[in-house]
Amino acid sequence: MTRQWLQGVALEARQVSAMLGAAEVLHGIELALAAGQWTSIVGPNGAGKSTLLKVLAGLLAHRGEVRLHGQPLAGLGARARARRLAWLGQGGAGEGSADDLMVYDVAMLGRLPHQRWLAAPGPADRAAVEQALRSTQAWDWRERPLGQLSGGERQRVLLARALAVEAELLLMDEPLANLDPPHQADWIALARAQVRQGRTVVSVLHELNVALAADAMVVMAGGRVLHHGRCNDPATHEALEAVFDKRIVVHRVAGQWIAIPA
Ligand SMILES: Nc1ncnc2c1ncn2[C@@H]1O[C@H](COP(=O)(O)OP(=O)(O)OP(=O)(O)O)[C@@H](O)[C@H]1O
Repeated sequence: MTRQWLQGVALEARQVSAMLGAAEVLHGIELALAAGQWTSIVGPNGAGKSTLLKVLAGLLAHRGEVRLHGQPLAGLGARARARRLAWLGQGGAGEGSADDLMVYDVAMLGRLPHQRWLAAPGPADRAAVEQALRSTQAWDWRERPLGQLSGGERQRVLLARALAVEAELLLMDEPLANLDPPHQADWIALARAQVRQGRTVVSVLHELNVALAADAMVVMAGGRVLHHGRCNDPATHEALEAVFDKRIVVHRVAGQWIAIPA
């Protein structure tokens, strides 16, 4: 499903299906995500967005194939994959065991794929962690335990951990969870900055106005991709309105596409 506007493909799903428990929740997904762009994945609750993102990150068993720049993802070693694909999970789920760790050390976990076994972090690791923590305004908490932070503060630390990987691809599941409006705006600027540096950003988002600020949008429902197009394409707006039962309408306001209640 390579499209004309795709300059290069970073991640590709070929006939991907996935089971959760006894249920098939992704059905024959065919998708090619543009390299060096920001793609948002949207759709109603239960559409399969998080499941698709996990499959694309190589975190969930599936049928079919995922390719990273044309190479089968399954053929990459775990470390190589972790260096190339940074992951920010939903609401920091599964991060409970990190609660006692200092914020600085949590962000340093993002450098593990770059470090030799049991080796101390080097100057490049420390520089990447400082830059990442500063970019999410989390540097001032570096000596605080993660467990003592608010939901939004914690999210910014986990975002810094993902940025510290300095991976070519950033996959983020609801990265705006718990972020206040200024930090949501900062997140958009961050995503854009990553793209300017040549990286690829893929984010599952419920905030449609933020999702519409991306370069491209994947609209999902019922475990299938219903539409994949540019965020400024009227066909994308139609698909978005349709998947939410025409309860929203997309308008151009002050130079931006926004979704408002119909
Ligand atoms: N363990 C499980 N067993 C069976 N079905 C599951 C299991 N976990 C999730 N599901 C189902 O899989 C489907 C896809 O879930 P997924 O979390 O990918 O959706 P989503 O689009 O990310 O939803 P949301 O917007 O609510 O986060 C849902 O219908 C969900 O009920």
